[in-house]
Amino acid sequence: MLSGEIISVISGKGGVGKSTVSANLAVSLARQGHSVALIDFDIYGSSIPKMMNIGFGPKSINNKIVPVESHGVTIMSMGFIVKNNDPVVWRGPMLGKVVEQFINDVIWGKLDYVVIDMPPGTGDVAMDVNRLIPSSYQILVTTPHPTASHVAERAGKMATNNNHDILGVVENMSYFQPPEDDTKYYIFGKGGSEHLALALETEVIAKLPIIAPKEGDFEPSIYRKGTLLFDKYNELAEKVVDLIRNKNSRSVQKPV
Ligand SMILES: Nc1ncnc2c1ncn2[C@@H]1O[C@H](COP(=O)(O)OP(=O)(O)OP(=O)(O)O)[C@@H](O)[C@H]1O
Repeated sequence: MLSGEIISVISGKGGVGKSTVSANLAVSLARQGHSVALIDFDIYGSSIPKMMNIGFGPKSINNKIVPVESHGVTIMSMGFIVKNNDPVVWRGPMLGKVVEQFINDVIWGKLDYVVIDMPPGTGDVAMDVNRLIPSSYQILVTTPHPTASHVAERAGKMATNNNHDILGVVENMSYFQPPEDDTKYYIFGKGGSEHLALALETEVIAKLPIIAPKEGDFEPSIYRKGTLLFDKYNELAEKVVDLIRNKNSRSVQKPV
């Protein structure tokens, strides 16, 4: 059974960096001493095993699943079920069974945080997974491009309709800054995440730059100490912990 605070990472569309944010947030939380699980429900483009450098699936003991561990995080991924990148047509009951199995049949141990990489968008699968996870804190990932943030607004609204509480917006691929100069280049435009945060009555909790992959920066996708994104994810993890703590203390104080 899952314990701890559930943080689901959602996006309006694919390719904005949702899985990268999920993986790096989970690793940063673990580096800060928390016990963390990462669950990858992105059935369309499960990339967590590759990002976390996992070459094997989970084992089972007495009909229970032992999750895989990497970078100090315990992991279950749709990629462990869908082998060789095969296309799969997921139907509600089948998906429900897998979600239930990941939640109930895995030996998770005691957890502080569970980061969930959700399927992108507002289609049937995203809706089903949202429904199957009773409640969570949600982080919305977008690029600054107005189209991406407009589509993300729909995903955010779907989340709040389903008893999920939005923690904030992460603007990924915010700008590019060449190492040798201080100028920031806003390649995908500006203002998309602020617009989105306003529409969803939340805040922008991180702006992450575009970093061209170069040898040594990625492991293959987890940012190493000494890189700008390592620091940015560290700050994001601290902010997430604070926001959840504040929200929890406010809900305890709520009059009945
Ligand atoms: N800040 C960044 N700078 C440079 N490249 C990035 C950044 N964030 C993500 N990427 C790259 O962009 C690509 C898409 O990222 P990712 O797979 O995390 O997106 P996604 O939203 O989860 O997509 P999907 O839902 O389709 O799986 C990957 O190749 C990833 O390495």
